[in-house]
Amino acid sequence: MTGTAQGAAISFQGVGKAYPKAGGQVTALADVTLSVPTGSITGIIGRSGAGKSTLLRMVNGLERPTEGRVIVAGHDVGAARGGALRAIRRDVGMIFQHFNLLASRTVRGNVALPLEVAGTPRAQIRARVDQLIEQVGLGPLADRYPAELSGGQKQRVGIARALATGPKVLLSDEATSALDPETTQTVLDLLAQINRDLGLTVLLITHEMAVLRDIASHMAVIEAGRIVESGATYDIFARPQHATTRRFLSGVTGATLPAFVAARLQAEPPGDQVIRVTFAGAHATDPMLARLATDLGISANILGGTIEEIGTKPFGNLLISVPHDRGDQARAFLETHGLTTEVLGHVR
Ligand SMILES: Nc1ncnc2c1ncn2[C@@H]1O[C@H](COP(=O)(O)OP(=O)(O)OP(=O)(O)O)[C@@H](O)[C@H]1O
Repeated sequence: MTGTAQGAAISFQGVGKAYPKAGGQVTALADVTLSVPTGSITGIIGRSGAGKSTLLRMVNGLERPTEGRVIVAGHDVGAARGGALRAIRRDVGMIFQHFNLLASRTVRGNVALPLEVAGTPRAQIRARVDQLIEQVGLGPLADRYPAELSGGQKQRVGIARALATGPKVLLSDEATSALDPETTQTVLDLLAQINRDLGLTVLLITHEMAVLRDIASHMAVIEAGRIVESGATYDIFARPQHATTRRFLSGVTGATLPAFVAARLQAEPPGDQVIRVTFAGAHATDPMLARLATDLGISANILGGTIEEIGTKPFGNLLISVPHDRGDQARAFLETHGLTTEVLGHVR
């Protein structure tokens, strides 16, 4: 993801947003330049208050930028009014953390709503709604009310409703945050399938790195209203550049220190330096650790490690310790050979 808009379904160009508040203003976004590639699943991760919702809501014109432009499918959303804005909104579906279903309407009635608003003829609505309900796997539940559905089923209704007008872009506002891990997985699988089958661009916001690992091809990290890192998810997992990204990653990429090591970890020497080595490719570290010993005479202790997949590509973390006076040399050697390293502390 870059600042260029070519091949982009959504392009944020120097976007800023200030909200008025008593005696001044709150800067929610500053100088955001980001392209969401057409057909991608792109995730924005950030802590509470970082500006994720504000960014997402600009894509369908629920918020307008106070600086810069947001271009969706070639249209400047911030400048659009009336019919032009309604046309853009038909191209942009949205799903929500708390589903936002109408309690008084059945599954069928909820999914039909955007089509009714768009003035679609009744006969067409019926056929389209049934097809959408099948598509999200809710066929037998079409006449149930939201109160009679599980969280995962409610989110499927939300997805069917969001797809009703045949959008080009689907926005997801923490759509799995209220769901248990197993249900989260089934909803993420459904989003990935829709992305594949319909070629729909998905832009999602989350505070969970696992969501990005599981379905996002591209991602951006937002902090205090600014994008601090963006690119292909695999590249960022393999070589995170920003401290905030590393913090998010440490929770999800396994490779936690064994308790007996963690309990003894100190910020400063003496003791062995504990290093996290991140690598792409299942066996990338094998020869490197051997060569640390043969080329530099440094023997590393292995403290823990994991290998997992992002997309279809393996990605791993290894926790090692080396004598602290050789730590810098060991890390320089590993970095020179394309691995990413991070000092976690020292242990006696
Ligand atoms: N309507 C508003 N009026 C004033 N300030 C707002 C408004 N909406 C958001 N803000 C402020 O803008 C900043 C960014 O908020 P935003 O909701 O975009 O963050 P977020 O990353 O989505 O947070 P969360 O994950 O908690 O939803 C925050 O400081 C917030 O208090």
